[in-house]
Amino acid sequence: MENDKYNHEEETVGYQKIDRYDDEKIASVAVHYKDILGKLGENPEREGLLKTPERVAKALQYLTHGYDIQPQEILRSAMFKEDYSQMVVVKDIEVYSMCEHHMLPFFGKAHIAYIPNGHIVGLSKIPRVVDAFARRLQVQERLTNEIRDCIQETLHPAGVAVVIECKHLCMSMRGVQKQNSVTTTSAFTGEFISNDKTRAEFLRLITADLH
Ligand SMILES: Nc1nc2c(ncn2[C@@H]2O[C@H](COP(=O)(O)OP(=O)(O)OP(=O)(O)O)[C@@H](O)[C@H]2O)c(=O)[nH]1
Ligand SMILES: [Zn+2]
Repeated sequence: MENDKYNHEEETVGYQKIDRYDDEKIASVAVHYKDILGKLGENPEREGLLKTPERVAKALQYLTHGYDIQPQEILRSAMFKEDYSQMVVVKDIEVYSMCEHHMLPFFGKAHIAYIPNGHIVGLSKIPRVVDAFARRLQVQERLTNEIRDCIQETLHPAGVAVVIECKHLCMSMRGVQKQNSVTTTSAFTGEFISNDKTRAEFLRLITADLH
C-alpha cells in the first residue's frame, strides 16, 4: 500500500523540520563563539552581541541539519508503482550549502532527472533529497554525486542525471575574489551515460526556457 504514504508524510522519520533545537548542542557551540568573538577583537558583552553566540549556534545547527536526515527514507516514503518510462526532470531547485574548507556558503541551482523503471517518486522528495545533502559541510562535487547515488540506489531508475551550478562565497568575498564565476558539476548513471541522445535531451530541457 505504497500510496498510503502520501497521507502521513509529515510523520515519516526520513526528514525533520527544524522547529526545535538541541539545547545542549546549542549551549556547547555558543560557548566557543563567545570566545571567538573576543579573539576577533570584539566585546562579547556589548548589548548587540550578547545573544550572538547562541544565534550563531542555532544558525549552524540549521545549516547542517542534513546530518540528521536519511535521504533514502525520504524517497522510500513516496515511491509509487507506475508504468511511465519517460524522463522526469525537476529543474531550478535552489541549493544552499556550506563549503567544508572555509565554512562559507555556496548556493545556486540543481537540475535533476531520472528515467523511471517501474516506480516514480513524489516530486517534492527530490528537492528534499537535495536539501538533506546540501545542509551539511560539502564540496560541490560530492554533493552532486551523493544526490545521484541516493536516487539511483533507492529508486533503481534506468538512469539519473544531476547538474548543479553554484557560486561560492569563498571565491567571491575572500580569496581569489572572483565575483561572477559559477561552478558547474554533473553526475550521471545508466541511460544518461550510455545514450548520448538522452543526455542531450536532459541538457536541452534544463537550459530551455519553458515557462
Ligand atoms: N573542488 C572544490 N573546491 C572547493 C569547493 N569549495 C571551495 N573549494 C576550494 O577549496 C580550496 C581550498 O584550498 P586551500 O589552498 O587549502 O585554501 P585557501 O588557501 O583558503 O585557498 P584560496 O581560496 O585559493 O585562498 C580552494 O581552492 C577553494 O576554492 C568545492 O565545492 N569544490
Ligand atoms: Zn570555501
